[in-house]
Amino acid sequence: MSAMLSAEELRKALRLYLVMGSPNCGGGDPYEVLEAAIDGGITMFQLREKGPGALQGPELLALGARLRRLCAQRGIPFIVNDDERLALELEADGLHIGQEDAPAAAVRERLPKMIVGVSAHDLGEAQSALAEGADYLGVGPQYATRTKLDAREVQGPAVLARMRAGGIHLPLVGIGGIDATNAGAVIRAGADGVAVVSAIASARSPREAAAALRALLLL
Ligand SMILES: Cc1ncc(COP(=O)(O)OP(=O)(O)O)c(N)n1
Ligand SMILES: Cc1nc(C(=O)O)sc1CCOP(=O)(O)O
Ligand SMILES: [Mg+2]
Repeated sequence: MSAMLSAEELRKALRLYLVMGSPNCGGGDPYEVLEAAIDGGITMFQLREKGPGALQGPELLALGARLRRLCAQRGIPFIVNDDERLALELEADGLHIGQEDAPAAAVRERLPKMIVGVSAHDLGEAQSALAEGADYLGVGPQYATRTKLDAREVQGPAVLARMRAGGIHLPLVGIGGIDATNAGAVIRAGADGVAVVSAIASARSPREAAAALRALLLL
């Protein structure tokens, strides 16, 4: 476990997890979207700068620094997707990696004080991630998503129940196609929280969208 959050604190932080980068904001300012989402009640944030028009290099670093500062001011854990060097440069609270990214055990060893999140699509991947020292698992896609073009086949919330039945007690967060109509099913299947991109970042009002999700997650 990261030195920064206890397992219980991490479970709570995962409850409403916004994952987002500038390509997800419909041309809006990602800083304003994140600020509104925090006002609405998100509990954790991941900078995932992927897709058409994604920023790179100094521009990404500058955006990351602003978003990181905002999260620090508002007490929201700040996670970076994929990019270990960026996570270190931004002094992030954690890094999220998938099955196609750097091996979890090596990341765990290099970043002993960061939260390490790992994507898992079935019980076997969950068991491996647990053995490699993951702090939490992102489990998806729960439902069809248009945000991640290389997403795996839809798993449905049953995959979460299979992980719990298989003895996975790590914090779990569902991801993929989650919105206010289906978030409850993801929690009932065994997730500690939901991770969303478009349901908040592409909403007409990110603050209201976050607040609606927060209300139904009983926060
Ligand atoms: C919370 C959370 N869960 C899963 C993912 C997906 O990670 P990955 O499979 O590495 O895919 P990319 O996001 O890198 O395209 C995630 N980012 N966050
Ligand atoms: C980033 C990501 N990871 C997924 C996985 O299945 O691991 S699905 C996904 C995209 C989620 O976007 P939206 O909330 O807009 O559907
Ligand atoms: Mg990845």
